[in-house]
Amino acid sequence: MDALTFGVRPGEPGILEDSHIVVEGLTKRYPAAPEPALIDVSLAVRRGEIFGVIGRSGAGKSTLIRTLNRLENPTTGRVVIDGEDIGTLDAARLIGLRRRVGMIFQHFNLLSAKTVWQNVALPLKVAGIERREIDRRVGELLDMVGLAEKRDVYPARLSGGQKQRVGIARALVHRPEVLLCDEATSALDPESTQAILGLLQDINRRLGLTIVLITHEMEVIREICHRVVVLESGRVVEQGDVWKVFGDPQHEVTQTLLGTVQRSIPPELLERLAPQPTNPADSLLLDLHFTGSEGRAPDIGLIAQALGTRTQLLYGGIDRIQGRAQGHLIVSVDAPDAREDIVRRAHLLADKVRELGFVAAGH
Ligand SMILES: Nc1ncnc2c1ncn2[C@@H]1O[C@H](COP(=O)(O)OP(=O)(O)OP(=O)(O)O)[C@@H](O)[C@H]1O
Repeated sequence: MDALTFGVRPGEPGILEDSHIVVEGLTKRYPAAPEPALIDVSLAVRRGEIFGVIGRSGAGKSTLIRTLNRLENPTTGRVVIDGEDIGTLDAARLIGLRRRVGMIFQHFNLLSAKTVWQNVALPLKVAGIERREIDRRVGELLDMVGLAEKRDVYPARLSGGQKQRVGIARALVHRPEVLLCDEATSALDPESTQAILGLLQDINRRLGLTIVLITHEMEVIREICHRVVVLESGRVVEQGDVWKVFGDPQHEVTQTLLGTVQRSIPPELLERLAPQPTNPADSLLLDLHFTGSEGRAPDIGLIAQALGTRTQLLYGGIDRIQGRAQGHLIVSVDAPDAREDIVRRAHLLADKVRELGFVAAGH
């Protein structure tokens, strides 16, 4: 893979200057596995950003995130955090690294025989921090995650969302600079997911924490990530700002993960689509795609003005991601004899235009 494609240009000032984590040419082979889990992966995570990793099951997401705190060691390549190659750390400095890089898990990994307070305090106790300082830090963190009142409760009596809050508090006890999140909301209901995402965003902003998260939930990426990388069979296939990747996914895997517009067209309409008009009164269906790149707004008034007053909106799926409007509008337009002219005008309104076909009038 060409590292330049993915914004990692070793030695070039600027790109790497604000990089917090740099992954260079990482390959990981598990002894028993026929195929490598990661193949020549290069990427850079900027300081203070929320960086998402997506990919199909088995793509290598967990392996990648686990190399960032050396829960896994790469076969070749390296991980550099804050300018330090973490592969060179001895045992003592590895402990330091694990304190600078906190981690939360899908199934929370709490100790069931310990209370909320004890779970959060444990890493500090192990580190030999004095009692008064432990009390202060744990108190502060439980306040921050909204669990002060649950300090003496055991995990079994907490909801999933509350357990993850404990996980987050525990991951922050050593005041890390990086937080790794391994499917942190996958076991949660939608309401708790929203609350945890809000908390992660709050931590990212307030503490300036760099967050790397893996998820199979595209909504999570859309809601809180700044940039995203897409893995497939251990390789990086796409990477960039979330609004760009989600607005105009280039790779087939990304398109599949995000769902294509074809799936958004009502199936009964899809069944009646014909490649050519069968009747002069048939309507042309256009997919107007707003990628967010030109800052164009999907203005229905303008669209009707430009394409004709008999324009009908059949499907609207517009989102705002990182402040940019993007998504698809599917419209039907009369007068297919003026097809080329209509398509030319549509190109002035949307970033991409696709002719889907024709449907009989009165659809
Ligand atoms: N300890 C291991 N030993 C052997 N093979 C492994 C090990 N861990 C992962 N693998 C293999 O490496 C590949 C990548 O796995 P990984 O768990 O990193 O993918 P993933 O994208 O996180 O998948 P999922 O979304 O299903 O968790 C898979 O083929 C997996 O079977």
